[in-house]
Amino acid sequence: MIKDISEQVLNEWLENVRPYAYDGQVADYIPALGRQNPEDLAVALHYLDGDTVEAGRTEVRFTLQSISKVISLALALMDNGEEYVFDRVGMEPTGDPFHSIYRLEQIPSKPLNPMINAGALAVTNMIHGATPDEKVGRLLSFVHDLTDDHSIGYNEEVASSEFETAFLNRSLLFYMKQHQIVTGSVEETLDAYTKQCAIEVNVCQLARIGALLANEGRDIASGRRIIPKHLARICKTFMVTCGMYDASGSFAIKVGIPAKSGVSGSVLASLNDFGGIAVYGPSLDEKGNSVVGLKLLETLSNRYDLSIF
Ligand SMILES: NC(=O)CC[C@H](N)C(=O)O
Repeated sequence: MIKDISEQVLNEWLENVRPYAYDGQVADYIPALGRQNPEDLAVALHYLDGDTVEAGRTEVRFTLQSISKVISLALALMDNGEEYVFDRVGMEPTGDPFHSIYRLEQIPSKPLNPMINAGALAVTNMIHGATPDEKVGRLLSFVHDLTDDHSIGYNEEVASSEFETAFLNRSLLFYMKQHQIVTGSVEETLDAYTKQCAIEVNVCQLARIGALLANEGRDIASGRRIIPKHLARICKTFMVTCGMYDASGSFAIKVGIPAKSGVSGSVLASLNDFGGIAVYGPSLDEKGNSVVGLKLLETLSNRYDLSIF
């Protein structure tokens, strides 16, 4: 296992990529996200033996946004089984933006994968729970298990800011309701989804989730199984093929680490035989990926030959 990345080296790399923080733009289509500070940069590593290394503003909390799609997928698979989930959501990557509605017009009208918004909304719809709050409560206790941290909650301001402005996501849900991919109330599913996306963590908690996925679904400290091994593998495979939206191909070539990004500017990466890596840098490129996150992961991967390919 590669373990010679010191805090000093990590700090240097973070400073080296800092200028990129001004290359992109903070997401503002969710108004509350527009208030993030592009200078808040942080990175954390969580090795398989439990050791951690961190640099930057690691105390800053951010919302998971699309990273939550990996977590909701794992829970929906545990709730319903693979057959049920993949009857309704596909397994193929798409070259379209994450919020695209275009493919839903094709027959069969089924979202191509669980990492685009349409697929993720369908996945949230499948999570067991009679009400949105019950679904979100179950998701939160799952996140508590994944991080061994019961203080984690969701940011109400970000959740309601997205709920009030999520017209595209509402449209995706109405399309899927017409085609019986989702059931029940569109507003209730959107309520659960926006709260799921607003779950708030810091890079250290996120890196621990990456390490758990690398550890085949077992908590690093206790060895407790939280996600069945074959489901952890499915999650990591989707991270490779679809995790960075329509930049997943170039990311696989340049970095080659299973990773999932979110429009808050965070990236969760998980590498078997290494552990978890989390980066936060709110400035995004045109595809919605953290500019600093991409640069830092590229540096790490090249310097330590981390690509899985
Ligand atoms: N790419 C993302 O992080 C998107 C998540 C966001 N909550 C949305 O649905 O638009």
